[in-house]
Amino acid sequence: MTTPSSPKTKRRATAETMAKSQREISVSEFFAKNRHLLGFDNPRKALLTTIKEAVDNSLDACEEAGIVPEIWVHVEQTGVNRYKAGIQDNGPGIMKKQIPLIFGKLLYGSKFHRLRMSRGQQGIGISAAGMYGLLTTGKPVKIVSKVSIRKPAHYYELRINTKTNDPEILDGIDIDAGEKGHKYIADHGIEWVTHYDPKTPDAKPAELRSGTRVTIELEAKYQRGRGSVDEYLEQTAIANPHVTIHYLDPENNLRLYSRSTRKLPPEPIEIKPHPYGVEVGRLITMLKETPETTISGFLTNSFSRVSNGIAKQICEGAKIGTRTHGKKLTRDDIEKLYHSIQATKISNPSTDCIVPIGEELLLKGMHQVVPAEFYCAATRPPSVYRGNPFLIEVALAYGGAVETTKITKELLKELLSESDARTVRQFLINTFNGLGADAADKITKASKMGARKSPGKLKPREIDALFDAMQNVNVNEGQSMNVLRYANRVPLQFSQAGCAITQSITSMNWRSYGLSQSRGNVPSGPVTLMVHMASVWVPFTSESKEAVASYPEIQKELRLGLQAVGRKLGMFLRKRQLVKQQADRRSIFLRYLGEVATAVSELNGCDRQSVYDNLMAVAQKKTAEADMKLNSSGKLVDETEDFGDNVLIVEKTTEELLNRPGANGEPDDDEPLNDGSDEAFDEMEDE
Ligand SMILES: Nc1ncnc2c1ncn2[C@@H]1O[C@H](COP(=O)(O)OP(=O)(O)OP(=O)(O)O)[C@@H](O)[C@H]1O
Repeated sequence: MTTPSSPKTKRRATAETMAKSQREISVSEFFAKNRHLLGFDNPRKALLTTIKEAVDNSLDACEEAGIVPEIWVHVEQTGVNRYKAGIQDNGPGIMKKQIPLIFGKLLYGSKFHRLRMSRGQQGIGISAAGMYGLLTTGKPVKIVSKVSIRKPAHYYELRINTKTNDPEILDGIDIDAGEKGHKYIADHGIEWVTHYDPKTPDAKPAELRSGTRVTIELEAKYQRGRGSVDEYLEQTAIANPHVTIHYLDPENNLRLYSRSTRKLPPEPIEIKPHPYGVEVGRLITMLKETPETTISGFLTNSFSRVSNGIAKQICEGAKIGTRTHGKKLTRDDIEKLYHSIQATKISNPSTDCIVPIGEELLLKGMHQVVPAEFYCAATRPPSVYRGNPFLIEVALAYGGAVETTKITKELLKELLSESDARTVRQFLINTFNGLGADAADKITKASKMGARKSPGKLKPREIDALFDAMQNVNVNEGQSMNVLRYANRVPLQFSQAGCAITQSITSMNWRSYGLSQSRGNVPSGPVTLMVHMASVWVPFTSESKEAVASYPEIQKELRLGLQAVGRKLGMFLRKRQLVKQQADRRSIFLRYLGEVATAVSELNGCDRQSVYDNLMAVAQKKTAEADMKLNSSGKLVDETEDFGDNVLIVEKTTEELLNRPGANGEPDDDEPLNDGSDEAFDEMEDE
């Protein structure tokens, strides 16, 4: 063995030799190596990320241009582990000279430098997807873009040069507007939807006025279930009720998510940075770059919420004259200026830079996609973290069918064959949202399947048994809360555990709202919870934008939003429990009434029917709460107490609540007469 001092030790590098290998790393080289940071860690996720980046851009562009968005998503298998994803929108299109930079250069975009809510923020998404496609298949990105119905469309094929982070154009042509152009597109096999689909069979298709289509071929895997493209599009439709998406999946199924409103969300207004969010280093750079000649001018024109009066207070606090030239400040002065800013009372930034979905649309969106009995929503007022305005919205749906009961046997067979889960239990948990481990255990047990059975190797008989169990086993209690997380209307499908939203949910005590929960876990029960964070800058934990970072201000707002819907759920569950208890009592009374009336009339000779009617009247009075009804907005009929605004209740009959036949009427023939509730009976006798 050689020691560092032994003569045989190999000579180590010197500063000179090291200098030879030291050079700049291009951003594209960095991300090509670290593709997992951008959401390309495996082929399944790569397909999702590619589609997500393009669809998010389409939505951003349409909204910015004031166009009601219509998006076409086409996924096609082109080989083993190879897919082609084409995403087209009816947005404003992209200027010809910008196309190569947008799709062939990382960190190039329009959203990074502005403070305004949008889905994209970094300027890296779509070019990274193109780079991943190029690295895994060698195929260039294809783009068609059109800015006006009268102007030619631009067609490009390009690839990114990862050494220099610059675009290389392989092909580029202008395609004439009108019929001539349509013919060219058809003859040359260029993928581009030229006309809107007719909405009615007789309607004439309308020509697409403008828009962009990007087509990327990549190494990928298509698989439905949790974290899939299908899930992303469905969740996008919930949070964006103004979009219509035409989705053609690799199995040629065309799915249409139709908009429920043509009203675009209000346009967010761009704001200047708030002084509280600016750190010393940034202040130094801003002072260097400002065209303003006085500190007062610099403060009022560079920041939001700084009036002349506030600028004067800040300068006084820092002991700097308001007319001092910014460039003359020393480091020490700037430090003082920074501390004075923090110590001065400045009002919160204006919040028209963020646009909530709103309680009404949240309820509408949830109601459309999640069948349930009770819905409520809460939009919190805006708040600020690190000078950035943000707000939290929460919507909750309780009850309704479990996802496992909603699928057909054919779809189950397909899902089983696609799955890469090792066991059927794991397949159930991974595929069906909100199906917890307990529920999966119940289903596998009922289908008499060995715990380690592989989903791909089930015999037809076993698939039948599994399907029957999925339809019939009551898994309501085994379900865990299905959490839908959103940031600026974009669904977050990964890194659940590392996200401030999940952490806030698990750290809350849901037992006080009527749900069961084991410490540190999401609560159990048939609940879907949607949480949306809207901000000018969402603090993601990584560039792949999967989870929100835990700033204390954000955690506080999350907690308040969750408590608001939790309280309403608690009220609903308590009321429902009361109705159920009283209905139970009434059914016991009813079981005895006939017998008692007969016995009494035989004993004292009075009219049996009038004894029966009297007893019935008493039973109904005693159990009046069984008739308590909630109207569709959550208000108790005939009572003043209500749930507040933005609650939606889909009425269930008492019979359904009791979940057995005849519970609210005359006794069932085959039910035992005495099930031992003497207490209730005594009470009625007293009366
Ligand atoms: N379909 C489109 N229509 C119009 N403009 C687009 C479209 N797609 C992209 N752009 C423009 O290209 C820019 C770069 O898009 P890219 O996806 O790379 O980044 P981003 O959306 O700005 O941020 P992020 O990396 O967070 O997604 C956008 O900022 C936008 O200006």
